[in-house]
Amino acid sequence: MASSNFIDYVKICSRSGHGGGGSAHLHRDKTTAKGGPDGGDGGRGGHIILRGNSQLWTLLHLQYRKHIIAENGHNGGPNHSFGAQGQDEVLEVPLGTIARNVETGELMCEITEDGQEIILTPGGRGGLGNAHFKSPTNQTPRYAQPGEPGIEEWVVLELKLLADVGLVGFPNAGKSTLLSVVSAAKPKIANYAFTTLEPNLGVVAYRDYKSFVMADIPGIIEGASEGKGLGLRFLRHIERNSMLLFMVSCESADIAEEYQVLLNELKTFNPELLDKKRVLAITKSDMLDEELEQEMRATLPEGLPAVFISSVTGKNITPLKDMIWEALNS
Ligand SMILES: Nc1nc2c(ncn2[C@@H]2O[C@H](COP(=O)(O)OP(=O)(O)OP(=O)(O)O)[C@@H](O)[C@H]2O)c(=O)[nH]1
Repeated sequence: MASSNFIDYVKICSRSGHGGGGSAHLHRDKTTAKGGPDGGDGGRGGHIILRGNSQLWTLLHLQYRKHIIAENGHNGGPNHSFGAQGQDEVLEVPLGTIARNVETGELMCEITEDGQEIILTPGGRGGLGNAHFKSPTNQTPRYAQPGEPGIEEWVVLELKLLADVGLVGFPNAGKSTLLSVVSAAKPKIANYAFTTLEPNLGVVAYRDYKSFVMADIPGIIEGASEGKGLGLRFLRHIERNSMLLFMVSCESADIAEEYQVLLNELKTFNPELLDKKRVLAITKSDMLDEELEQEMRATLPEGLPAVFISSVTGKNITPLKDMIWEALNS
């Protein structure tokens, strides 16, 4: 996947269908010269619908579809026949897509689940046929409602940072370096409204053309959950990641302790983050000899898969990807 394949922002003109007009027909047949009203209702205009698709990672497929237009509803007809509904236009979007009205800046909706459908721009209602307007004083109404017009609006679709794997570690743990080593693409991230620094996102190619998205969330510092430093803002981003890769440098005086501090930060911010699968990578292990590594191994926190890696020499990078893949798919 090339970096140009990552599109996280598109502006579209979303136009729903007009409702079909109701019919003002009066019943006529061989035996009835002047029958009652039998005009059917018009059909609803097509909606523009967003549908979540967990297999999509970008908005690329919408980049050249500036105008999204749903079909108009059909008019009602004689003999109470209803006009057909205009066909809805469904746009498949990645999870984490938010839609904003360009003019007002208003947040219209957010797609968070696979298969979730939200009407972005509703189609116009169909008009009622004259059959509805029959009354004791007017047995043969000759009017029917027109269909409601559709809506045309400019909408921005934006992909919030979203990743399979969130990197969690103190500054200098080696997060950016790992990302640059494992990722096939280094997409440019748009400036999100809620951040000033750009989190780094990479698409990691895995065996058999599979891939996952890894996000380097700029360094969490101790006390981040209390609002110190920039940490808090970035913690928000990892709420969505489906697993967390903890990264602690082998230079750390106490790996288990450092891991615990990171864990506490996450917990204070949002305890649900602890429900995510975790893997621990001890970084820069090219600086260790075999003996030292053995010693450290005995001090690692229990209960989570851990691996000594080096982004510089490539040591254990493939086993790390395997562990991540397993955590994502178990
Ligand atoms: N020896 C060695 N050095 C590494 C390795 N990975 C990263 N480094 C060095 O560690 C330093 C920090 O690495 P970064 O990747 O920038 O760390 P980071 O976690 O992204 O840091 P922030 O962006 O500040 O959060 C750099 O000087 C890297 O060259 C490694 O595998 N081995």
